[in-house]
Amino acid sequence: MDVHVTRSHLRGTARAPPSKSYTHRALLAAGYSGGATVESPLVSADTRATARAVAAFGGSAAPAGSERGGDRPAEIPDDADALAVEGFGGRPGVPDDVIDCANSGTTMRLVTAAAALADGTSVLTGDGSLRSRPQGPLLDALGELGVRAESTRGNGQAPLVVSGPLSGGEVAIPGDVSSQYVTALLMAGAVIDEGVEVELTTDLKSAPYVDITLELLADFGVEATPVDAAGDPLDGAAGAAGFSVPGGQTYAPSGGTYAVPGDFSSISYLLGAGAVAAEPGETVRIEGARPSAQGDAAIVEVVEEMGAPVDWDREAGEIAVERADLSGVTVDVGDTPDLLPTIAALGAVADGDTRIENCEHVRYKETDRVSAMAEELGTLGAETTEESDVLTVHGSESDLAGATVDGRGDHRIVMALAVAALAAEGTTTIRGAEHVDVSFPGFFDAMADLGMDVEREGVIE
Ligand SMILES: O=C(O)C1=C[C@@H](OP(=O)(O)O)[C@@H](O)[C@H](O)C1
Ligand SMILES: C=C(OP(=O)(O)O)C(=O)O
Repeated sequence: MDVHVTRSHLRGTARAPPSKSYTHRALLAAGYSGGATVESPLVSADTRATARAVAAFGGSAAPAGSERGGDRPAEIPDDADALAVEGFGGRPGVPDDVIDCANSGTTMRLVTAAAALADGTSVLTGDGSLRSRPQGPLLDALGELGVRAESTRGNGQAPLVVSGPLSGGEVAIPGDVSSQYVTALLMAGAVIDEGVEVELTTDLKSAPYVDITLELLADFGVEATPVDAAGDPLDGAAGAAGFSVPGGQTYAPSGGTYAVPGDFSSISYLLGAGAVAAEPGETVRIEGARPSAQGDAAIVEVVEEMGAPVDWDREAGEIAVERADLSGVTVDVGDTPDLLPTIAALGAVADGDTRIENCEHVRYKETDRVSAMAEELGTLGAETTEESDVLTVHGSESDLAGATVDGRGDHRIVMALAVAALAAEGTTTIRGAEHVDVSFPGFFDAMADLGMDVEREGVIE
């Protein structure tokens, strides 16, 4: 689907969608448990893939209060505000069919390690983007733990074939490709007798995502600990040399329910849009912004540092932002890879250089987001310099002019380009806009409600 965005002013209130990262983990953790209710889940293409995997292992996820009909779990409606998850009895069963992880890296990594617990063979695949992303380090780690875990093409990419069962022990893994490998090993390691000791062979990138895992595991009554090089416990994943998860644990959220917080990666587009295009004298307000372990809350500081007035009432979970003439900044995205597209778009609107450092791992996402943003912002008239782990955007608002840009089949590229389009002269056409369905299905509705001048082909506005 093409969308056409014309420079416009915004005002009013938007609600952040629930967190994709917490929803994936909560659905799988509930699958490991004897059953739990996941409140305010994100219902999106990616989290549906995780729900399908839970069903493939013998559990189910269906709207709370609905009847479960036949053998097949009910399709999850877009507006489900709570999901009742039936567990798969501690250990996943062997799936009847191939597990389709669609576009979701989180699903593929977390479900690969879960599949390794089953006493039989599971096959996982995904769309063309997911089948080009790296899985090798996780397959090697599972191999060290006694599992036959293979890429059918022998290139470390899906389709994957995993034959369990997994036995525990010590395993070494790099931390600079994806933190999701660590999350996967911790979630699976908790239920095997021996547990798992993970040793990192490089520094950990995207460390706050492991903090999200640790926070969620604690909420499900499961203990896992980051450790330093001497094996002493640390408070969080930053700077960890490894992780330790004792075996034989049981997943059970207190009171049988788990509530998902708002998503700060999604908030970054709303906040960025407000900073770029709020009507003079007006604010854009964002609800659902309570603090959690999400590293992407750093977007609040980035936008403030670029010069936009931001007021974050943490207790109320509300952020208000005003438009300003933005200035370039230097940001390290080692912990916050998903912010790169948003910061690059803001950098294109700002005056001066925005230097986005430590971004090599951002190339292993749904697309190579470093190149994608450099090229697509270039089409809108921004100059950029790309190095292997640094993207510099040489910003100047006056240079941006509407054009046809490609969302690259990547939800975050689409949403970031929509933010840039708010400041570009004339109209910008974004190709493949339907991909917002992966993490923020209501994105263009929320933007239209705020006043974005947006036309969606096939949608009556
Ligand atoms: O664990 C998670 O929920 C995620 C971890 C990050 O990936 P990497 O750890 O691969 O950088 C992030 O980019 C992704 O959107 C979600
Ligand atoms: C990279 C992302 O997710 P995943 O790794 O789950 O595909 C993302 O949402 O930006």
